[in-house]
Amino acid sequence: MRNIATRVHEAGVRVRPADWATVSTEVDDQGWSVLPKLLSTQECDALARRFDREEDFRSHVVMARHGFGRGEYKYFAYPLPPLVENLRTNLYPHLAPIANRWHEAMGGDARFPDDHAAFIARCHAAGQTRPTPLLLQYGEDDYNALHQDLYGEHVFPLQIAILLSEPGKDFEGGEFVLTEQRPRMQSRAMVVPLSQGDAVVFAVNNRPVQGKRGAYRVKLRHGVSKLRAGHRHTLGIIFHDAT
Ligand SMILES: O=C(O)CCC(=O)C(=O)O
Ligand SMILES: [Fe+2]
Repeated sequence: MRNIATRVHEAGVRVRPADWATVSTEVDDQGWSVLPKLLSTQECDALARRFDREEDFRSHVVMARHGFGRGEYKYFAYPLPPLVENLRTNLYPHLAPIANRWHEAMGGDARFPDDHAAFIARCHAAGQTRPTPLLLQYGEDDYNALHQDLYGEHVFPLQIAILLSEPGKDFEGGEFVLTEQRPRMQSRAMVVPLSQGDAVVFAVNNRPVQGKRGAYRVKLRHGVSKLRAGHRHTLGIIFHDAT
């Protein structure tokens, strides 16, 4: 367990000890990092149960209908549930310095404010007004095809997914995977080891890699391998809103 205290919040939400320096190093080195036990079992179970509360959501996507894989997801409506709102607001300031460093290294123009409300105001002014936090639900044989969550011109370059189910108990298979497409090289795959309540922080699209002659960009995609059995739920936290 990592050792920085970032305790918090109004609605009893704890962003548990997380070593943000380690997160920063790991996302620079490999494009992802795990925050162990960000949510308790009870918080995970309560969030997963929300999947059936139609009134909490603005839209429902049946993935097979769009060629996205097999399974379902739902985007929360505003106002977000307090736990989701707290996570989005309180994780963002730890990620904004990494996002700014990445944009600087990659020659990207955008810089990100310290405060999530200021970034969301920018999204909303550009017509990206629809909330993007989502709940995903998978059953046996379901999977999530490799994709990127880009919903408009304004893109915050890191996002978070929290596994709400317990591997080996609630489901088998269903691993969180990332691929990294490297210029003039073959792509590589990464499997992220997650337990219930763990969060993975990962690159939405491009990230910089330090080469011998300066930084170059690699492109990441994420997805979920096929479930062999059981049910799996995830909470996705994307920091930009959608058009
Ligand atoms: O279910 C997963 O682990 C993947 C979730 C996902 O694609 C997302 O949160 O954007
Ligand atoms: Fe996604």
